[in-house]
Amino acid sequence: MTTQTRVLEPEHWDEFYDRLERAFGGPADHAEERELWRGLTETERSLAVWDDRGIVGTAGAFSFRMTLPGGSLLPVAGVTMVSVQPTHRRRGVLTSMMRRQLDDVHEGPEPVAVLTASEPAIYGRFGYGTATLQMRGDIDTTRTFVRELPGMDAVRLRLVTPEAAREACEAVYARLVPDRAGMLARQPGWDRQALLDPPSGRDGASPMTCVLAEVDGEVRGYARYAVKLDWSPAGPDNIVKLSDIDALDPVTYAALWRYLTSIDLSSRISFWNKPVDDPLLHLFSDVRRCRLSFRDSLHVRLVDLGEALEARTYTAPVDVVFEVEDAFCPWNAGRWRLSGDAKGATCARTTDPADLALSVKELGAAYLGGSTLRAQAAAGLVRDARPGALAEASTAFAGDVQPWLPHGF
Ligand SMILES: CC(=O)SCCNC(=O)CCNC(=O)[C@H](O)C(C)(C)COP(=O)(O)OP(=O)(O)OC[C@H]1O[C@@H](n2cnc3c(N)ncnc32)[C@H](O)[C@@H]1OP(=O)(O)O
Repeated sequence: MTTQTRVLEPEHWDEFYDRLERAFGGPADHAEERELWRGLTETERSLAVWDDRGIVGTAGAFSFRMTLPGGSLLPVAGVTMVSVQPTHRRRGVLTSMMRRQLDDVHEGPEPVAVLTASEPAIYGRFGYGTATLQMRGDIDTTRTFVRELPGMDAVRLRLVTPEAAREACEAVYARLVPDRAGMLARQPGWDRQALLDPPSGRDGASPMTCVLAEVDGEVRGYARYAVKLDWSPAGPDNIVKLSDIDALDPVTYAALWRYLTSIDLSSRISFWNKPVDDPLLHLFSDVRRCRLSFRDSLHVRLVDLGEALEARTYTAPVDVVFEVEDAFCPWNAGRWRLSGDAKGATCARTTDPADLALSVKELGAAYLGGSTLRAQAAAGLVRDARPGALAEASTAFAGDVQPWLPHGF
């Protein structure tokens, strides 16, 4: 099979997207969703693999800025729209696209690539490590209740359409971005993604609505949700399907949850993406009734290792030499000395003996402060050559706020 990989020409976007949809299976996107992705696609960063009959492979990248431990924003490549036609699988098309894409990112200004995976087993071979988890829940609101906090009754709630509330919600979101590693600053057009609500995606639920939470006239939080009717012979058991909930302070957050748990005729709240250390773990009277589960979310690839490790800060002083394996991006392989603390860091090549041996995948997993080096060592993935080095590095990389990716891409 002869194929050719080219940067996507804008006039081929429809074929590119049709092929992507076919590779994923299922029905075609609603027109509203398709137009959103058309507008967000950065064609000059998208790759199409062609054979003599058309496009057989797709891959794209978004130019994101992501919060790092310490609060700075790093330009990162958000890898997306990866697919290979069912007729062309397992012949190395994905590998060739990953090769070209990581070479392009290496030549550009972004030291890190990130993605969410359809299947987490795909990307480790290319050096991506699982850096964040997402928490899902299905709360039985007849059996668990939100704790009362002083001041909750002063929070005023107002129902508005998501469109009318867009700017106010975006202002809240923007203030939260620096507080948690893994959050993405909004790039132009991305505010529309949160409002996507095509009828075909509702699974029988109502259109999405938004509740704004105000204190002294200032919007301090919001939740976007839909309600799915479920009338059993015993009565109503509607489900509140929560898309987003964000607040600038604990009292507003608690007031929003109290509201959601008390919507008439409903007995469940389902949500699919909150941080694993979300305050809701402490807000509900019986967390077991929240029926929580966890899943991998953001996968991180350090493309330019030294630059990436210098871009973040470290919880505690660290001075260690890593022996890094990186078969797919060999420019990262070898020994690196990382010296840093809460103010900043340097990371440079060294000939000093190694303290810790690991692959770039483990460093990617630990990069945002979620998955610890110690836990990965316990799985045999990080090897300690100097006593104490593992504890030192693991403590320095970890944070007291768990990283989180707020939305898919
Ligand atoms: C960021 C995103 O967009 S995630 C979305 C990814 N896309 C999808 O899931 C859509 C459906 N799937 C597909 O389009 C394709 O099967 C892909 C893209 C996952 C794989 O494409 P292929 O061209 O078949 O992959 P390729 O032949 O380059 O395989 C490279 C290696 O990955 C392995 N691999 C490929 N797909 C998978 C998988 N789903 N799970 C585990 N391993 C996989 C191959 O076995 C091969 O392993 P090897 O190097 O040890 O031989």
